[in-house]
Amino acid sequence: MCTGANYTTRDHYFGRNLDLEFSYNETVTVTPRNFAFEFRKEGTLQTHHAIIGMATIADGYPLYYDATNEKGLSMAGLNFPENADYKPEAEGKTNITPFEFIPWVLGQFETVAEVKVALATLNLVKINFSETFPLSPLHWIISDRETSITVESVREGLKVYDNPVGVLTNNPTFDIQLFNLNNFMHLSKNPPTPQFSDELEFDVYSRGMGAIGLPGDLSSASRFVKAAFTKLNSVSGDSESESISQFFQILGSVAQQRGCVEVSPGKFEITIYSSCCNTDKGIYYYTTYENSQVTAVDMHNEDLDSAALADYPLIKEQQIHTANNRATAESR
Ligand SMILES: C[C@H](CCC(=O)NCCS(=O)(=O)O)[C@H]1CC[C@H]2[C@@H]3[C@H](O)C[C@@H]4C[C@H](O)CC[C@]4(C)[C@H]3C[C@H](O)[C@]12C
Repeated sequence: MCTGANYTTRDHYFGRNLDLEFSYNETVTVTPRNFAFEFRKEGTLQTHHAIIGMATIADGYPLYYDATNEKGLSMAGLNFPENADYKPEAEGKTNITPFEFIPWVLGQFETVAEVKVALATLNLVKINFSETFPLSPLHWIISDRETSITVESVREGLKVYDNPVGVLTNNPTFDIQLFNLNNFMHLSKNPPTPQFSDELEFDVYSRGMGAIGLPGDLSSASRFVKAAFTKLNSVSGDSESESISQFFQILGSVAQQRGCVEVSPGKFEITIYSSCCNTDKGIYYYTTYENSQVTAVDMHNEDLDSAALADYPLIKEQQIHTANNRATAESR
């Protein structure tokens, strides 16, 4: 399970939780403008927008999970098992494989509106990256500062949904996730006013009772509602520190703790990393399951005109700042 979201204060932010029981050795990867993307069916994109995000590098190719380009457009792939359906090559269409989808979008476009036009002729073609990395069943959230869409390649074809919530989780299909919010329209950040019956007296005995009924389990449908409620009611200052802290809090509201979701005997899904990219500044922040200190990689500290990938292994161990040491304690 995974959750992706965006958030706007003074700057715009985009990120996700990656929830899984193992890792593919992902690194924060910067693809500069002159790294040639050789598409399997659509020739080579020799120069393009620079991209920063989380990727597994395989045979020198950045297999992105979530990323942002230098124009502020962002995209993330999330699991979509049983529903994702990729197609044979189709004449007259733009045939892009799912593992090329993020580079193809972020390499060329600046806004969701531009992407929507290009999606009209897109065919997500069923070609594996390699034997080691066959295709994954995914769907995607694509966001700029103003708008988000969800893209799903299903049995009936390619579906593009407006995503007014700016959140994506996993199954079921996005239209059902959105419809399901109707069941929670009564939830509120404010204390409830009794409507149950005039014949009884009610006591608002605790803070937070306006949102009783907000799902707290880790299923995909529940995380969608929880993340939507948390994000859409979010209040924060607009400094970088306040914004990214609030963004990590939104993701934290749907994070997975080891032990709560067993996927096979003794194997538990956890939030391997949470990311938050400042899409205006091209700074990719992340935390990992065991490292709650925020680590940053700034794309503009790289040579963006180069042709070589730059990648930064995740710092996964807890970084503990000890506030006192023997010298300061003894000097007191
Ligand atoms: C499994 C990941 C999504 C996390 C998630 O939603 N897990 C939940 C499981 S479930 O719904 O509850 O079943 C996805 C997100 C991005 C994916 C990776 C990226 O697409 C990049 C490459 C693409 C290759 O084709 C396969 C390996 C891979 C390295 C992918 C492995 C895996 O499918 C990833 C890591």
